[in-house]
Amino acid sequence: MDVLANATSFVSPLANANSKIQAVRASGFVGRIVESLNIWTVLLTVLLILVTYDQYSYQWRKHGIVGPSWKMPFIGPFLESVHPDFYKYKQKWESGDLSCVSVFHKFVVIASTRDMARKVFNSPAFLKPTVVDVAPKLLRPTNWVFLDGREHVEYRKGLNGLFTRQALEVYLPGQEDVYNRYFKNFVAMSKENGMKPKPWMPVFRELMCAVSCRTFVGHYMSDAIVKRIAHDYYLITAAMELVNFPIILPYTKTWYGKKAADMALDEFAKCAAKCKVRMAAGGDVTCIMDAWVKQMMDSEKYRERVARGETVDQSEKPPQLLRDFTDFEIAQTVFTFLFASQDATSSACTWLFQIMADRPEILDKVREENLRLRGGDRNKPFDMDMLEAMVWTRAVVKETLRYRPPVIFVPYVAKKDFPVSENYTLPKGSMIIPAIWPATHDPEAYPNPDSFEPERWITGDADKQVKNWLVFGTGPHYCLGQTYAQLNLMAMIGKASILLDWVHEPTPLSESIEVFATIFPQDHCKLAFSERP
Ligand code: HEM
Repeated sequence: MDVLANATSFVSPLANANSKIQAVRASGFVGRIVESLNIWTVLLTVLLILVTYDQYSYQWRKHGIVGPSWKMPFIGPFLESVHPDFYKYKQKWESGDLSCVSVFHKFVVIASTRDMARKVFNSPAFLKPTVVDVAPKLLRPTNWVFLDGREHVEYRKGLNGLFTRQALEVYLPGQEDVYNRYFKNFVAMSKENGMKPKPWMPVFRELMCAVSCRTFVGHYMSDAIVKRIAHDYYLITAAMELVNFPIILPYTKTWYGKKAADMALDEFAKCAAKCKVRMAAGGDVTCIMDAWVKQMMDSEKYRERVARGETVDQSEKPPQLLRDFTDFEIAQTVFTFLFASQDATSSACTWLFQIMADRPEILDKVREENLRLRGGDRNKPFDMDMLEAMVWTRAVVKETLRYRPPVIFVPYVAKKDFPVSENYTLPKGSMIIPAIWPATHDPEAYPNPDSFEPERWITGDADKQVKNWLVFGTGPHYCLGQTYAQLNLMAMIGKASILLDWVHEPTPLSESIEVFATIFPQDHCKLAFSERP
């Protein structure tokens, strides 16, 4: 009967399936869950899984080192990274040799001790420098600073010739010229302001940009463009947060930063085109761009002679054979010099003027030395021999850089798992940031580290602490401009000491530190300048 019924009645397979589902839905625990499913519960479940994964991944990468016991879901301390607080960083350095945070998807370890920091700087097989997220967009991904290993070493070799003693000497008159102009402006601006001290940090930033541009591209760039780059450079620094939103959205900080960077690149490319024409016509070297283009031209001439079958004496072979670089490639590289120097030198310059104003007895020694080395003629231009003979001025610059190291951290990223210590291995892809401040404030290397004592550089004690001198990094990426930067700061403060008087209006924030890529006094250093009688 049943068989017959089944055979004679038509039952739709779909209907059949539906009724089976109904049957499953209606019965059992799973059925009840499936029945209660809706879009919100699905979303909530996915969210819970992601939060758990985010938390688990943080705990797994952190295991064994100091750091918050849990991570704010997904974003972590993102807001803190947007508004960096020096004193929170300091707490981190003091919390342990290795400590960590996780912002968005980035896991970041901070290496606080001198030896840990040195290990980071000196482990190129495991680590490479990584500038903040937005940097490849500003500098362009093809920029040399993103090269690694052999390629980086080779490229850098081609730039070394631009920073030798002989090369640096050639750039000095340009720097002297900028200081003469700006110091006159300092006096005029203070007079206009009724000699009332006002924050001078923005003016110092412009001064440093002008000195850099003159050193890098000589007279190929007009003063108006230098001012514009100095002004817009704020937007570049402001865009440089540790972690940014991955896409550049219009009217955001990164958008303004990119526009400013594009403008600077464009201007440097125009300079390169002018430089090539001038150098081809036999122009003399007055700036870094000239020196570089001349090396390219000398290399080309050498290659042509060899190709013609001439026997060229080794002494005529350029020290470094360079290929030709396009205007845009030259612009990209010169832009990295500005990028590396602008914030750091502005920070050092601001602290230097503030510290000297607050310690007139030390400034007097700098002044005495600078007058003496000029044979009493304060208008005598500086030269390399004079700068190298400065003992006090050098000590003051060195101590400023130790006491207030402009760059407090340099982010590196792990190319593969990196055994930082016996107990901790940094997982591939994570960031590690060697801290510089603890090394320059180590009481064993520099007794009384929170006191400004240039004498330690005169006795030679501080110079012996080579391992702690991490102000310019160390290892394969150590600062290319370190000699230039220090000589330039010496030339500046030495010249200022004999031409200018300046008063500092201390405020409760003068000794507090603000982090704006590098470090500055929180009140931005309130000064007024007058001409020295
Ligand atoms: C007081 C001023 C300066 C300070 C404190 C400073 C500090 C630093 C530090 C800490 C690094 C990273 C080093 C590392 O990873 O081991 C660096 C790299 C660099 N600096 Fe400086 N710097 C200063 C001025 C300059 C100037 C004036 C220039 C250019 C003319 C310059 C060009 C560079 C370049 C090109 C790099 C990257 C080198 C590479 O990756 O091979 N810096 N600097």
